[in-house]
This record gives sequence, structure tokens and C-alpha cells, in this order.
Amino acid sequence: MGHSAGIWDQKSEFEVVKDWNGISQVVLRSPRGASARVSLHGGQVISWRNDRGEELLFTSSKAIFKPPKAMRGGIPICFPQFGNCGSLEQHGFARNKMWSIDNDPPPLHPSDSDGKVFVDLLLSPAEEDLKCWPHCFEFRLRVSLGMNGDLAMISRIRNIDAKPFNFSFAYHTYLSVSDISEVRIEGLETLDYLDNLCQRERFTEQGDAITFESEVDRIYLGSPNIIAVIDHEKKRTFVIKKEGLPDVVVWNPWEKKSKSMTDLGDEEYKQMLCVDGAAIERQITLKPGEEWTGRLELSVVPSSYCSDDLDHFRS
Ligand SMILES: O=P(O)(O)OC[C@H]1O[C@@H](O)[C@H](O)[C@@H](O)[C@@H]1O
Repeated sequence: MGHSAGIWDQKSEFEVVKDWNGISQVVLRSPRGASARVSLHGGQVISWRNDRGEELLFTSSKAIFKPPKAMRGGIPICFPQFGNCGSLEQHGFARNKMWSIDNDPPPLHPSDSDGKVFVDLLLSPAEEDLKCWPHCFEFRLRVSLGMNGDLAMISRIRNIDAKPFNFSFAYHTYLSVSDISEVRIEGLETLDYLDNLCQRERFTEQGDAITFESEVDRIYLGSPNIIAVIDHEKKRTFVIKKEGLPDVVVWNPWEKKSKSMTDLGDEEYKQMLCVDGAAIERQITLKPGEEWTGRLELSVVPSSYCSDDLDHFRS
């Protein structure tokens, strides 16, 4: 990706560079060399690398980096609507909008800042947004990297309107995997899910862990706040911790759908898996003056970890 020379924000310890469309991207670097890149287009995390420089998020080789459409990969934010269940464009407008850097955000808990490099972004509705979704809100997003390279995202959505509103939400996380057939998800077994491939009919998960052999497009309901995505071939496990996000979307388009998508290579479904912390089935309702917070934390551990070891993260 092309970038011009960056501006270093001394106070917050991040660098701002321009992409080839002239849109600002914020680069975060942890002391040990992990990094993350966030575009002001969509507030989308477009890269997350560990301290060896390995990319942990998937980006399509055919991704289109041209606003207003969100590019295929990274972590687009779905707000105020997930999917096409509503009057808005698919996955809502937040991922297609220009966000700004928020230099003076309301304080968070000190543990959200201590030992972390971070940036705060802000999305406020433009007049055209108010025409299709007539609710005044402030959406604050903090993206941070911990000392060990963990990626955290905190979304704070405040109703600054005179009437209540509802919304759904997802961090649409494209994980980079070695081979989808070698991956399994732990933490969703026995849960109910809505199957987007069957008009959102409700089913109950039967298997031990979720594995992949065809297209999957599901919303798991009421999931635990920690789940694991185990990549046998890469010998690594993504640990996904979340708060305020009861649902988990699991999506892989598989072969046929990939071929119909212009911004995804025919075989690339093998290298991606979307596992999203989300709030979909029961929409979030905010009364005037109320604020909602949704947190996601992604970390990577060696795959020698087993389910019992993950209890360590649950504390
Ligand atoms: O192409 P989009 O709008 O980014 O959506 C990608 C996919 O996102 C998933 O979360 C949905 O469940 C799928 O149905 C959808 O195809």
C-alpha cells in the first residue's frame, strides 16, 4: 500500500500517514514491534501484525480501496444495522463514512490506557445520514495495542438525541488463517444460532467444536465472552474476548459465493474466517443521554494451548 511520510503525534504515540486516496491512516506500534493500522475511512482496522511482522488479519488481494465502499478485510464496523435486516444499506453506514481523530475523548478506565498505544476516533452523523437514520449519536472508537501486541477495540455509542433509538452492531473481524479446513472454533458448542443461509431460522449447534467444509453464515446467540479460533497448520490460536457483545457471527463464503464476489479471489476463502463479536438478535436500545460500550480484545497464543488453558483468559 502506498503511503506518504507520516506525522508523529507525540502525545498519543501514533503516526498518521496518507493512503493513495489521500485518506489518513493511523499507525500504532507497540514497544516490542507489533503494529496496527486504522483507516479514518470507516474507522476500519486494516492491518494487525505481531512482533515478528506477521499479518494476523485477512485482506483480499482483490480488495477495492476506494471510498465509500469498505474494503474486503481487516475489521469493518457494522453499525447501526447488521446485514440486510432493516431499511439501511447492508451492515449500516459506519464502515463507509469518514471518521475523525478525537484528541480529547471522555476518559476511559486507566486499565484501557496503561501500557498501551492507542488512538481515539469519532463518528458523528452527517446530514445525509440523518435522512436515512434520523438519530443524533456520537460513536467513539478506541483502538489500542497492548505491550504484548494484543489488539483492543472499545466502542462507545452515545444517544445525544431527544428520543430513544435502537441499533445492532458487529466488529466484522476477518482473521487470517492457513487453511479454513484446518481451523476450528471453540466456545460456541451447544449454542443456538440463526442461520443466514436458511432465512435466519434458529438451530442448536450439536458438534464439539465448529469446523468448516462448506459455506457458513451464522449468528450464534448468547455466547460466552471468550472464544478461541484454533489454526492447526499455523500452530496458533486467536483468543477473542468480548464484553457487551452477546452474539458471534461466523462467516466463510466458501467457493461458490467467493466466485460471485468481485473483491475476493476465487480461492481466497481458504485463507479467511470472519468471527465477529456482535449485538444483533436483541438490538441495543439507548435512551437520550445513555451510552453503550462494546469491547473486543484479540490476542494470539501458540496452538499448544488447549481449552483448559483458555480458562486463564477467562479470569
Ligand atoms: O459483502 P459484505 O457487505 O461486506 O458482507 C459480507 C458478509 O458479512 C457477513 O457477516 C454476513 O453474514 C454475510 O451474509 C455477508 O455476505
